[in-house]
Amino acid sequence: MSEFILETENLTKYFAGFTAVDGVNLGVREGTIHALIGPNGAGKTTCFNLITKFLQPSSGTIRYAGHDITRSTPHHVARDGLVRSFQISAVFPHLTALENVRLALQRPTGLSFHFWKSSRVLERLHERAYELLSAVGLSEFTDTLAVEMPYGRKRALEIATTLALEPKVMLLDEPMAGMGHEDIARVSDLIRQVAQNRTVLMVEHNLEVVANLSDTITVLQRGQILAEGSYDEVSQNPEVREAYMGTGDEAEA
Ligand SMILES: Nc1ncnc2c1ncn2[C@@H]1O[C@H](COP(=O)(O)OP(=O)(O)OP(=O)(O)O)[C@@H](O)[C@H]1O
Repeated sequence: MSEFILETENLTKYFAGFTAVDGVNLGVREGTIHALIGPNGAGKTTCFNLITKFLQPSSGTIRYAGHDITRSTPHHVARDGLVRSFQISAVFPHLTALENVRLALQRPTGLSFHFWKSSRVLERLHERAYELLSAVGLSEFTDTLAVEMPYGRKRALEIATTLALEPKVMLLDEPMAGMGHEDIARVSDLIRQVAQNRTVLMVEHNLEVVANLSDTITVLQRGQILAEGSYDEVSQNPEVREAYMGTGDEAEA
């Protein structure tokens, strides 16, 4: 058994003659928060899309929990616990926070509609939805329509709907995008909390967030891994400083 819950070997993706991801060997350890960073166009999103099966690799392999998932579908890998956080648009704006979470809870079972008519099951579903809302600090927003929630709270709701699928590995695509300081602090706490009993892999541009949250950071550049390690290690790496963070003191940018 590998020491990694998720790993890629020589992962490669060509787009019409252009190599967006080029022989990437990524290893994500169970129970860690792992960040994928790099300049614009480095291949982070493509890597993410390959791992979550939204794109098929041109070559290479992806293994999750000891299984080769290179040819799996997003649905299959999600069912097995490798779950990508929904984009914010996938939260239904005109449903309440509670309804959004309940809907997410109903999704993975594949059980018939009639099953949900059983009052005992509905009660249990309700209970779990409340638990999840409370876990992400949204108890007071239970009956608020998603469209009326502040941006940072919407992202928390998105995380709650992802947690409903009981991920073992949660993939977050720029969780802090578009957020102000207060929301960043709140969502950072939330990520740390949800990572206590699962693995998190995230693409994130905000280096302060990456420094605060990540156990391991992989730096991509032009589709290849440039460096990997703790924040201290990668931020000291001269190649990283030159290629990504700038050479001088602006490394904290
Ligand atoms: N569907 C596609 N067709 C052609 N080229 C693509 C496609 N998707 C991505 N690319 C190219 O692959 C390269 C890597 O893009 P990708 O979006 O993975 O980078 P990124 O590191 O996520 O960048 P950013 O930080 O800007 O989101 C870019 O040059 C991009 O233009």
